[in-house]
Amino acid sequence: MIDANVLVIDDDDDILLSARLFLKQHFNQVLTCKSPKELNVLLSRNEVDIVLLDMNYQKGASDGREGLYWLEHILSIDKDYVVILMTAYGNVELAVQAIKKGATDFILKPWENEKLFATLSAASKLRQSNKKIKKLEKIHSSLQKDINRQFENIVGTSDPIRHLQNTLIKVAPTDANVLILGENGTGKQVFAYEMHRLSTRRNQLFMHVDLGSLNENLFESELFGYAKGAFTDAKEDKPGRFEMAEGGTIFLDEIGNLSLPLQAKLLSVLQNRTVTRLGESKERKINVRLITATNMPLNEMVAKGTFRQDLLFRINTVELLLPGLAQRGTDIILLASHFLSSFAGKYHKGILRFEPKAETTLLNYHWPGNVRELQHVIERAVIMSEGQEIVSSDLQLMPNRFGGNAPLQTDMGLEEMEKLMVQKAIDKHKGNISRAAADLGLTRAALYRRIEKFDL
Ligand SMILES: Nc1ncnc2c1ncn2[C@@H]1O[C@H](COP(=O)(O)OP(=O)(O)OP(=O)(O)O)[C@@H](O)[C@H]1O
Repeated sequence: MIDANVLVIDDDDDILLSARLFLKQHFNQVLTCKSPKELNVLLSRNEVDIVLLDMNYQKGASDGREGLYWLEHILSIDKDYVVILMTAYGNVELAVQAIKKGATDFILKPWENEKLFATLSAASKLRQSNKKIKKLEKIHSSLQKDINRQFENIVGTSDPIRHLQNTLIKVAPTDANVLILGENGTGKQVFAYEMHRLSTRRNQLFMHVDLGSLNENLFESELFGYAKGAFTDAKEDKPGRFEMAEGGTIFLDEIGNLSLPLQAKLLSVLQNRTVTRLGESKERKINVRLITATNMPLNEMVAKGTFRQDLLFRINTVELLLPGLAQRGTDIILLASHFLSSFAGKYHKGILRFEPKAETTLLNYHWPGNVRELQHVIERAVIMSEGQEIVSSDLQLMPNRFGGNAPLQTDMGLEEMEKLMVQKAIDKHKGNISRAAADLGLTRAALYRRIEKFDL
């Protein structure tokens, strides 16, 4: 029994009866009707997969025009209906016309039961795969939305960020290859995604590949895919990331970490715009937008011979250089407030703002880990804070002139050194005062006095 519902429309009662008697033996449900005028009601009340439609209804009509009209009508309700037309012998031209208009197949009247069954069972397979594709498309688009939700919008209004955003707007709609340079945590991935979001490929996949995590063996199978049997574990054919990103954007992160042999392989794919799966010889065309990023000095690496100049030229049609967070002025406060509201929500804390001194501390710090470090600092502060405000000591930051984690400097005053040591001990013990005091050889009370004195 085939799991499909068939609707037969013909003005001839005998045909309806014989179709019903035969098809009932093979299909889930068989509906019949004499006039296509009943179509709307029937299709809205029943789950119909296949429509078997006669071409002529009015007395004496034989040109099939009615059939073509109703075919279009059915497909306008849902273009995925599978419609099979019944036509008289010698009317092949009409059948061709119908197929052009979207009919799946046609069958000659009077039919042979075997032929009718073969046509309808092929049609039901088509209908099943259409349904599957529709379902997968829905899953794909909701997964895509979930993936996109993970990305932050770019926060920042400082001159360098505004300038970069203008460049993004100009470059995103083109298919130009873009290289994003910047220290760790400056937001290279955020900018890469924004480029995708502003491009015409926005509804397709944004595929992030961390090249730094792919060793020599994995590189080709991950990026280019493989055929079944290409190596011991290749149990089935698998497309690579380039193929999977078809129509979308591929973001190759940490491109500066690629070895010279892998650089050569990547270059050849970018030049030919084709990939060949491991274990195959067939070349497959790729249509992806390329964005790359690194925190490494590619120009210096070219001079030293550790990065191929021809690969650099291929990837850097447009170059974006992201400034370190310390160069972004009051963006630090904008970003901090943005993270504050998101972590306050996450940890169910009613914290609303930074006290002014905390803002000064944020502005004075040198942010070696850039935006990512700021994000962690604010998360920790939200967890540690007790009131409605984040105070400076919640941030657990050394002001800039102490050089963060730098060793003690000899030009520091005694007081500064003492403050630094107290702060370090508190950091080391993650705010546990008893342990920090023990480490410093102080009583808890003595440590509290110093915390108050230094306003930590
Ligand atoms: N301008 C920004 N606005 C909002 N969030 C940002 C911004 N820049 C960075 N972030 C956030 O900071 C974190 C680090 O950003 P991202 O991963 O894009 O940096 P990266 O330069 O790619 O880092 P790495 O070089 O270590 O891979 C992320 O959580 C990101 O959402």
